[in-house]
Amino acid sequence: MIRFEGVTKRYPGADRPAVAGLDLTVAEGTTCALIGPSGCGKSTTLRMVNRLVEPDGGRVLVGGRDVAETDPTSLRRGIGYVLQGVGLFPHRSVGQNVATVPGLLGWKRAAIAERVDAMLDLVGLDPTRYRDRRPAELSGGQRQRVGVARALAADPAILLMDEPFGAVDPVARDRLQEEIGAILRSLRKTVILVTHDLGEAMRMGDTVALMRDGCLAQAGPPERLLAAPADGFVENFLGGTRALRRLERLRVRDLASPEPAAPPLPAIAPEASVREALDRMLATGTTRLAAGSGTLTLDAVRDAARLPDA
Ligand SMILES: Nc1ncnc2c1ncn2[C@@H]1O[C@H](COP(=O)(O)OP(=O)(O)OP(=O)(O)O)[C@@H](O)[C@H]1O
Repeated sequence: MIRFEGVTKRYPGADRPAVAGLDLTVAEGTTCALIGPSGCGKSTTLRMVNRLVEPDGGRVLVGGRDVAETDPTSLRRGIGYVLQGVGLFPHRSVGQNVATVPGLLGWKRAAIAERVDAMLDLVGLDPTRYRDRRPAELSGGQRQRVGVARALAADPAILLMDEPFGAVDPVARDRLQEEIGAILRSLRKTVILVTHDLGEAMRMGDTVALMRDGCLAQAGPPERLLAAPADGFVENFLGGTRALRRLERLRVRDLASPEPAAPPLPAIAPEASVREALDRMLATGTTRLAAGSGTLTLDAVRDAARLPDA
């Protein structure tokens, strides 16, 4: 668990704090996406967890322990860190990059080699093909995968990700978000993710923490922000796509009625998102889809999209 208790940070010479009295808890095994306008204090918040930035007030607790009382070097070895553009060592091979922290921790060579291959496999890179390449010989998305493999290599309980997919093209980014999100969930990592991308925050965050001027505007599960924005700022930030974003998070099986559809209807997988179902309805000009053994109707989609205040 990561906990911020009344955390404040003012950089020298700044006229206002970068982070002001922040209270936020990231539960064990969950991902919290920090989002908000440029300069609202997201990176500063993240960097106080591994003591790259020291707070002026309040406490940051990792696993119940104040990080101020933990030696920064050992603290950082226990926390994975993924940055935009990754910061891989350019003159070292992919394998050597992934081996960095296990090497610093003094693991045996055979254990490191085994771990490197397992991590590359985990992030979808065939070790025999990629282990000996240099970072320059990879695509941006592949480099980002190596960055995640390196951050996970020593099996840290906590992962900090600062704009991890910012430098990746949009198509590769969508896949990375899905795949890396699934990996982090399956490994039950406790993650703080800083992002500018609202879709990424909604897709990867179990909770989304929206910041404004160093304070928390609203934090909660994505559905809650979408359904009940705390104020006009949150509503504006989420923009005009709230209804579609809600549909993206709903599964067809949750809305389909149990009555079977007549056979000639186009089909949609029950696990698909309702947003995909809506796309299918628009593309095929139908108001009903066969969803497993049931039926999904446009009326049900419309009801689900309707916001409580609409
Ligand atoms: N090392 C520093 N020295 C002085 N001021 C800083 C420093 N780092 C950040 N700031 C200032 O603190 C405020 C918060 O910065 P921070 O990088 O935490 O915001 P952010 O939300 O991550 O921004 P962005 O989305 O643009 O990356 C900004 O006003 C920034 O200019």
